[in-house]
Parts: sequence; C-alpha cells; structure tokens
Amino acid sequence: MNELLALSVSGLNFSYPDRPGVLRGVELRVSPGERVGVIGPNGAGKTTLFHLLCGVLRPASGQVELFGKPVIPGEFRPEIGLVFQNPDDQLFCPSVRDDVAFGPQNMGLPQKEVRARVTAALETTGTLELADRPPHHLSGGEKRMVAIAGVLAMRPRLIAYDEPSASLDIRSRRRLIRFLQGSGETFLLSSHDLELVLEVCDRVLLMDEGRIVAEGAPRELLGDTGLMETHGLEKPHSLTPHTAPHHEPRRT
Ligand SMILES: Nc1ncnc2c1ncn2[C@@H]1O[C@H](COP(=O)(O)OP(=O)(O)OP(=O)(O)O)[C@@H](O)[C@H]1O
Repeated sequence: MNELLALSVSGLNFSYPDRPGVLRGVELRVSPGERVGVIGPNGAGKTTLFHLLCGVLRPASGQVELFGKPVIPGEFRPEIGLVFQNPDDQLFCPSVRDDVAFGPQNMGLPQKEVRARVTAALETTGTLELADRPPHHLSGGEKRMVAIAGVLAMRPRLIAYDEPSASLDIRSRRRLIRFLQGSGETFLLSSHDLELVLEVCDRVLLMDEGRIVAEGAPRELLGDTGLMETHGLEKPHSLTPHTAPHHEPRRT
C-alpha cells in the first residue's frame, strides 16, 4: 500500500471473452496533482484501462489501488470519476440539473449539499444557463461540459477523461482546454488530440497493444518522431519547426 499515490497499478492484465491480451502487464503510478495524458493508436487499450481503474471491469490479474486502497470490481469508489468517451452514455435524466445531481444524490448527501454541489459544478463548467434544458437537446460541446459537471459534483480526487475533446468545435475545445488548465485536479486524460495533451498534461504515457511502451514529459515524448511513427502516431504540428513562408489570408 502506498498512501502517497493517487493511483497505483501493478501487473494489470485483461482480456474480453472474445479478445485476449487487451492489457498486458500494465504498471502505472500517479501522484496527487499530476495530469497524465494517455495516448496510443485505436484499440491500444486506453478506454479498457480507464474502466479497470474505476472497477467497472474485473482484471484477469494484477491490482489497482486508489489513494492506498485496493479497487474491488463492482464497488463504487467516489475517489475516482470517469468522464465517458461519449457523453450520451452518461446523460439520461430529464434535465441537466437532475443529471448533475444524480451522482451526489446516490452518494446519500443531504439535499442542501446536493443543490450546492450542482450549482458549483455547473458554474465551474460554464453550464449554469443550461440547468433546465433536457440533456438530449444540447449540442455535443454542451453535453461534454455537462457530463464533466456531473463528475465534478461528486468531488472525486482523481478524474479519468476519455477523449474529452472528441467532436468539439474550436471554441468548445478551447473552453475545455482553459477549464482543464485551470482545474487544479489530478487527472488521467486519453486523447488522439495531441495538441490538447501538450497543452494540459505534465506527463504522457504511450500505449500500444495493451502495454505502456513509453512514458515521459509531453514535449519530449510527442516530439520523438521515430517513437511516434513506430506506434502509428504523428508528431504534433506545434512541435515541428515552420519552414514554409507564411502568407496572410486576404479578407474579403
Ligand atoms: N466490450 C468489448 N468486447 C470485446 N472487445 C472489446 C470490447 N471493448 C473493446 N474491445 C477491444 O479491446 C481492444 C482495446 O479497446 P479500447 O477501447 O480499450 O481501446 P482504445 O485505446 O480506447 O481505442 P480508441 O483509441 O479507438 O478509443 C480493442 O481491440 C477493442 O476491439
């Protein structure tokens, strides 16, 4: 047991019934306050890893500890919150307010505390004006921020964001980046949006075929062209020096 770590994963192996070897010997430690990006090609096992951290899936072998206490599959652990890849998997109540209240209500908190947490989470995510709207009428970007509010309302000590910028337009993505930069949370964030990872993470893990194959500082790891190409990824544009002449667009 290590009381100082937010997350400790050792020797984690996992297979789906029809898909063996999805995670193979994953080792991972996250300290409180760290913001860790998880990158890797499609099917590398990122979402599966997040579901194992939350106890949604049962490992074939290995152990996950959150804040020094083992995760038992199926047991609710309020210390960790998962923001799903698809917000439609997370939002199902008649109003945004009810959706954000769902978690704290199920934690058995008094109504006054639930109301206070809902308001605070909606304010933090900039979604207060959506409180009375039905979630299924919201845009993709609005749904994403409401899904994050629902997780924040449970006040987890560690958040796992699964592809949080997927299908966001430029403005919604920028709002998400500002939110993540200012959040002060401990988080894991899986993404194919490598510029997002560069902007918000202070460490990166590269996964491929169920293993963590590299780990390091974002600019060094993502800037390693050979490593990135070996694992089906591309060095982000912002890390490539610009050589082409720059022409200002003509405004009409
Ligand atoms: N419910 C399931 N049943 C069977 N196989 C699954 C299931 N979910 C995922 N897989 C398989 O497990 C492997 C890892 O999938 P996972 O979704 O964890 O990858 P990922 O790294 O999150 O991928 P992506 O970047 O495409 O989201 C893939 O080969 C996938 O086909």
